[in-house]
Amino acid sequence: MNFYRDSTWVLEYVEQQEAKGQISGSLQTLVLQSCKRFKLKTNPKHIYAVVDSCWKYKPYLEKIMKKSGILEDIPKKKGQPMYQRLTLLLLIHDLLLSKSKRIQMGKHPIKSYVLKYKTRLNAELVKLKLKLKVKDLATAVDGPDDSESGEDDAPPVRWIRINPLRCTKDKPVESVLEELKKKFTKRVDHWNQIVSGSIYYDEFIPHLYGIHPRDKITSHELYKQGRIIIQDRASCFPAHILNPTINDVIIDGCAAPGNKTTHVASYMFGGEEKQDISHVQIHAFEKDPERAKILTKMVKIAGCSKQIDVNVGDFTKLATPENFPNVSGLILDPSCSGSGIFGRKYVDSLNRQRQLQKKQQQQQQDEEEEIPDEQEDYDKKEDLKTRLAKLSSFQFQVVKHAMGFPDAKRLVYSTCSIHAEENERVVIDLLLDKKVQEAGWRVASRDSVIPNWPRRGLVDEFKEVFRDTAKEEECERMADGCIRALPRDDGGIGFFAVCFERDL
Ligand SMILES: C[S@@+](CC[C@H](N)C(=O)[O-])C[C@H]1O[C@@H](n2cnc3c(N)ncnc32)[C@H](O)[C@@H]1O
Repeated sequence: MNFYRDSTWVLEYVEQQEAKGQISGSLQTLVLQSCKRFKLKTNPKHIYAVVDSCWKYKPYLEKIMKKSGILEDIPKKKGQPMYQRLTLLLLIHDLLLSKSKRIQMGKHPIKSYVLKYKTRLNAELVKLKLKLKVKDLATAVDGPDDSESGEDDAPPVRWIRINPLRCTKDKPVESVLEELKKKFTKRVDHWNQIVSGSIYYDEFIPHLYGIHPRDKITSHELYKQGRIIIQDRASCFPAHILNPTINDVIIDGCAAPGNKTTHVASYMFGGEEKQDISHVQIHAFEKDPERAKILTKMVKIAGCSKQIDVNVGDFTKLATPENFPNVSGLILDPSCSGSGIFGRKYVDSLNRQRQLQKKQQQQQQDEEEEIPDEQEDYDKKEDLKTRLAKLSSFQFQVVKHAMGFPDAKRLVYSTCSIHAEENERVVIDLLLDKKVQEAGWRVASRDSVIPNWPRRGLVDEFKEVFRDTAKEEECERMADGCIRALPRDDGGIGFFAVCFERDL
């Protein structure tokens, strides 16, 4: 039972993080984080295996549970249901979808309760498969022939950057590259040619390299010494776009775990002529105390503790323009839906599921049984809409606050979301805001925002709003100023970045 209890906590944590839009890493990272946080004794690898699979099949398992009636009959103790929904989901997952098709525990009342429903659960699974026209649910989730194509949900490349802050005259950046070349002997011309043992030199971000995700790097001395840092390519875009110098004072408003903060520091203090700066020039804010601890650790490993102060609390309250009058640039990477990171397959499977459901519903329009599913589909869409509306309003507030610093000339806003609601539409809402207009902020043009990156913002989003007030070229200029990256297709996570600038 301990295994299911621990896995329930982790699954609950993942669910909460997703609801709060605080998914800022892979599912694996989240699982490991929560295992540590709850001091769980169960092997995290085992928990990850079951949580990963449950998360993938969750929409289907919930449907099966609902239709089987298992949730309506849960015995109660002092008026409260004795078994949690997510524990039941985990047990049902193992019973219906695991290799052994068995619940992995001895005699226990919850096991007996689930087994009482075994026939109905199996019947609902069969009905669902028929409805989705698939042999097994894996096809519905992963798509047909996926196993043959060998594609999985892991990132296609592991990106590592050399950290100049940990390099010295005696051991310069070049010496780190020489070390890397010993392990990764073959240089390839494109990230999609990467195989185990090879290395790709990125064309967009200085000192960034792609290696095969299966090649272990975390046990390498360079990694342990903080000379190389694992960071997705798209996540390196904001610091590169901001391009701060040693004379800047920067705020990172949503900083943990600190990848972008330390990357910003590398632009400011990692130049050839390193100066011994021992005063703070980067102010990092993080409202989650646990994540702030990780941020502090990362800053230390990266070798920039003297130049970065970590402030624990809400950026929009703690960082007032009066307290930071000389801030010249900001990085804003607030919590988002994480739809660019959180398993492309998961997003694809949801879309595929919706399409299949729609098709099915059309075919069976007249059957009364389908009406509740239509309602369910509608509810899910509404849920996503409500969530995105909440997130985008928060993102808007964070960036608008950042735009109030009197000396700020350039700020970069980014998300790891694929949804226009959190990306172009937040940009548009800001441009429509009177105070933002009065302060003189505009979208920076492509020429200062990684011009050679081919995938840009969605121009139709701008045209839809500004059609009457702005010329077509201005809409194109603004969309061109934005950067997008698609999950997997562009060699990493899904991402969005935009730079605002003004003349002072
Ligand atoms: C997407 S993550 C940032 C990732 C980070 N920029 C990096 O590259 O490593 C968003 C972070 O913002 C924090 N956050 C959200 N709202 C905040 C606020 N109002 N003030 C400060 N931090 C906030 C969240 O707790 C979370 O750690």
